[in-house]
Amino acid sequence: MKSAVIGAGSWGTAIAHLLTDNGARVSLWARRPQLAEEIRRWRENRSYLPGVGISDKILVTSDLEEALYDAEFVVMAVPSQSMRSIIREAGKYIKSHCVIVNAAKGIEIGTLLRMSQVMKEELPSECRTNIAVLSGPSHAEEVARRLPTAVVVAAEKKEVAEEVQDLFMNSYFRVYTNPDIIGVEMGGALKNIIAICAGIAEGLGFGDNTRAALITRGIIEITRLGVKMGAHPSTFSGLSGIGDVIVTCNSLFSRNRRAGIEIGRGKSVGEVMASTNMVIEGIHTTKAAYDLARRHGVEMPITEQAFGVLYEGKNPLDAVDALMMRKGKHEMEEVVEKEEKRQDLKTW
Ligand SMILES: NC(=O)C1=CN([C@@H]2O[C@H](COP(=O)(O)OP(=O)(O)OC[C@H]3O[C@@H](n4cnc5c(N)ncnc54)[C@H](OP(=O)(O)O)[C@@H]3O)[C@@H](O)[C@H]2O)C=CC1
Ligand SMILES: O=C(CO)COP(=O)(O)O
Repeated sequence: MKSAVIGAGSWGTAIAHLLTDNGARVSLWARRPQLAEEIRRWRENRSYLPGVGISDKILVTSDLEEALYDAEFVVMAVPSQSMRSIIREAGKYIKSHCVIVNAAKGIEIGTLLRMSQVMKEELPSECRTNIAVLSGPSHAEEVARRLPTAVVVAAEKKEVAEEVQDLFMNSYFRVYTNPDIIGVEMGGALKNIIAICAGIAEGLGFGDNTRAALITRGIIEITRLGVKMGAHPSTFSGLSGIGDVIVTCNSLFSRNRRAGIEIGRGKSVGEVMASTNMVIEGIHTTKAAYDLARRHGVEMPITEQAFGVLYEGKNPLDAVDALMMRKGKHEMEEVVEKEEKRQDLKTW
C-alpha cells in the first residue's frame, strides 16, 4: 500500500519517516526540486528536520504526478495558505478511492474555510467523502525521534478515520478517532494564536502564571468560536484542543511560541517572518480567527489583542493592559446559569 506525503517541511518529513516505520511504501513531495535533491543526496532534510535519517526506501520527488502515482493514502502537510493551489494540482493525479488526510493546521484567509473544506472545494467530487484530519500535540522533531505521542484523527465516515488510525498507529504514535471534524480542525488551527501570545508574554518577561492564564482562557475562547461553528465542546478538552495548546505554549520546538518571544522582545512581525524559512501559521490564523469571531459575533479577547499586535502595530504591553483591565466577569457563564437554575435563584 503506497502513501504519498505532500509537503517536505518538518511535519511532512516526520510523517514520511513514521509511515515508513509502519511498513508503508512512501513517497515524499517537495515543492522545490533543489530540496528534493538535497534530501536524496544526504538522506536527511537538513533544511527542516536536521539530524533525522531519511530511509532510502522513501521516494523523494518534486514531481506531483510521480509522488501520487498508485497512492492509496495522501497526506497533505503543506502551509495552510498554499493548500488550495497544491490540492488543486494534486487532485489531477489522486485516485477516486484514495483517503486524503489533512495534516496542516490553519484557516484560509479571505474565505475563512478550514483546510478540509478547502480540499473539498478543490478535489474532484468522487474524492470528497474520504477526507480525514490529523491533529494533536505532535512536534515533528519529537515524532521523528520516536518519542511517545498521542493524536486524533477525524473524518465524516468512521471507516475512513479507522483506516487512518491503522495507517499511523504504532508503539510511539497513538491515534484516537473523533467524528467531530470541525472541532478537531478548529482546535489545531486556533491553538497557534494562543502559542504566539504565550511567546509574547515570555518575551515581555512574564512568568508561569501568565502562561497558565493564557492557556486556560485561550481554550475557553477557542471553544466558544468552535461551538458556534458547529463543533462539539468536549473536543476542545481533548488532544486537538487543550493538548495542542499545552504543547505549543510550552515547547521550544514551537515556531509560533518562538515567534511570539521575538515579538515580545521588540522585533516586528515582518522581521520575525523574514528570519525563518519555516511557517508560522498562527500569524495568518489570527487574522482569519479575528474575522470569524466578528462574523459569528463571538467574544475572543485574546485573539482580538493578538490581532492588534500582529496587524495594527499595537504595543504588546498595551494589549496586556487591555486584557487585564477588562470589566470583571464570571469565569464560566454556563456554571452560573446552571447554579441559578439549581437554586432557583437570581443572585448571580
Ligand atoms: N512542524 C510540526 O511539528 C507540525 C506542523 N504541522 C502543520 O503542518 C503544516 C506544514 O508545516 P511544516 O511541515 O511544519 O512546515 P515547515 O515550517 O517545516 O516548512 C515550511 C514548508 O512550507 C513550504 N512552503 C513555504 N512557502 C510555501 C508556499 N508559498 N507554497 C507552498 N509551500 C511553501 C516549504 O517549502 P520550500 O522549502 O519549497 O519553501 C516547506 O516545505 C503546517 O500547517 C503546520 O502547522 C502540524 C503538526 C506538527
Ligand atoms: O502543531 C504543532 C505541534 O502540535 C507545531 O506547532 P508550531 O507550528 O508552533 O511549531
